Amino acid sequence: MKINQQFDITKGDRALANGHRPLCFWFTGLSGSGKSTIANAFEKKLHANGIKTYVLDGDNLRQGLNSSLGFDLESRIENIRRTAEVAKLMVDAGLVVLVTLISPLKIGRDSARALFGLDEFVEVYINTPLDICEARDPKGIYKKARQGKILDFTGIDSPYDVPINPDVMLDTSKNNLDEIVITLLNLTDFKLTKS
Ligand SMILES: Nc1ncnc2c1ncn2[C@@H]1O[C@H](COP(=O)(O)OS(=O)(=O)O)[C@@H](OP(=O)(O)O)[C@H]1O
Ligand SMILES: Nc1ncnc2c1ncn2[C@@H]1O[C@H](COP(=O)(O)OP(=O)(O)O)[C@@H](O)[C@H]1O
Repeated sequence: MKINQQFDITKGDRALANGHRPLCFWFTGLSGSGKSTIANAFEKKLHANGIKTYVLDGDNLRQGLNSSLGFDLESRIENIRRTAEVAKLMVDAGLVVLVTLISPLKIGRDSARALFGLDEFVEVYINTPLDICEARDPKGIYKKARQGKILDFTGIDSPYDVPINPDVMLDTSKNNLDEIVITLLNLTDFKLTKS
């Protein structure tokens, strides 16, 4: 039997205390596409505007909560499921959460979205082309993947389902970081709406 224990302080109460509504920005894109760089710059801007934030980053989560998971598709689905559940808790706690996971599979991203209210989830597709990501190779991992030293690498020998209908699409080979942050800021009204 599943029991849903109720508590008196609600998500709405926490939003009122914070002075802004909570939501989840879900960044998806290839390794090196710019997810972490953009989330970092965006979070700084939000923080400066008094918005309570947290970043859930794939590399970081894989050092703790998700340290038992690899990069086969089943593990990636589980990685996304756990991260989405944590993001949901953080939204419930009143935060603006920025998730930066490759999240290559549509089914994983759709399952994540399904955990949130309609106005609580923004899918941000960083559609920087593979050749640009590979040329950047900030961690030297594309080189290792091409050498066969890393297997199941997204875009090389593991799939990436291109988002069909993301809420916003950004290409870091066409727009600079400042422009991208402004686009993201203008996307959402963080003000509380009367209920
Ligand atoms: N095989 C393989 N494929 C893709 N990425 C790999 C792989 N092995 C290690 N890495 C590093 O792991 C980071 C991606 O982890 P994620 O948790 O975001 O991946 S996923 O959402 O579960 O697909 C990714 O970080 P980003 O470059 O920030 O995307 C890499 O640093
Ligand atoms: N307009 C841009 N926006 C974001 N990153 C950019 C941009 N132009 C160049 N870059 C570079 O692209 C790389 C993106 O790496 P990173 O943010 O770690 O990507 P990801 O988190 O998707 O793996 C960084 O080296 C960053 O400096």
